[in-house]
Amino acid sequence: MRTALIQMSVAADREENIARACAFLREAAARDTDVAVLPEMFCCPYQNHCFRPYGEAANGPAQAALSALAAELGMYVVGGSLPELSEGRVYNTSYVYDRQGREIAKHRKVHLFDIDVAGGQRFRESDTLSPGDQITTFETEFGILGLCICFDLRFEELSRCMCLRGARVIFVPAAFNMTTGPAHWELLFRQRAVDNQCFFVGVSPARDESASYVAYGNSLVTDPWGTVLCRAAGEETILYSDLDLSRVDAVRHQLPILSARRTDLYEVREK
Ligand SMILES: NC(=O)CC(=O)C(=O)O
Repeated sequence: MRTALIQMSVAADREENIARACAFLREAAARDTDVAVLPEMFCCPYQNHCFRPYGEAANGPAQAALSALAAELGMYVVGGSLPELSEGRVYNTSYVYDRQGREIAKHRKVHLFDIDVAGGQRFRESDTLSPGDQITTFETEFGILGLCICFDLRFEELSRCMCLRGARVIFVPAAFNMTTGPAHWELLFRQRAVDNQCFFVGVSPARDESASYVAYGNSLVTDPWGTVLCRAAGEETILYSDLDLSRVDAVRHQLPILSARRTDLYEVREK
């Protein structure tokens, strides 16, 4: 499964961002990509005061553009995330389109990013955003795949639930920052991959030192052994990674963690 990680710059102009994402998607399709992944808030600066004005309702312009392009290019598109407007609320939402342009998954960020690190990053998504209440997986010809957004990655139960549903690859549009990124980004992706013995694909916006929220970049893929298969730096780029999904079965067979769980003693289960 060829995956393209589109680590794009996010500008102040929403239409420019959508056009930029589309140009990158075309570039990825020209390299025979099966699944192209955009970053968290790919068409909106990551700032609380931007989320509502940059937001769109169901079938809004960014969603329409991604769906049309997925159909035209015959490629799955994991549409990063964008501010979704629904019933007066704003959600941080990721849409997935199949090769026919059909919306096959929609994930609203479940864990809102509210942190206040002494001398470092402060952010309160809950000032403007509402949380989702669903765990998101979807079916493809590659099997079941999972989806969560950025801060969701920190909550191991969520990844485990997707894994127990059968997800072999978990996509994570994300925007860590210059406080938490160097400390936790790679660690978390490797840890989730080793724990669940599946692939994790993290895609960030490119770093913009002049932005009020500076994204870490470092988009990456970790495999079921915890190896980092590819990793960007801060710049705008596309990374390509061919995921050999048979590695999931091989690692689970050789190191039987999931099957050796003592579910008579403890359990992670969906509500
Ligand atoms: N931006 C996020 O949602 C999460 C993040 O930056 C972190 O967990 O660190």
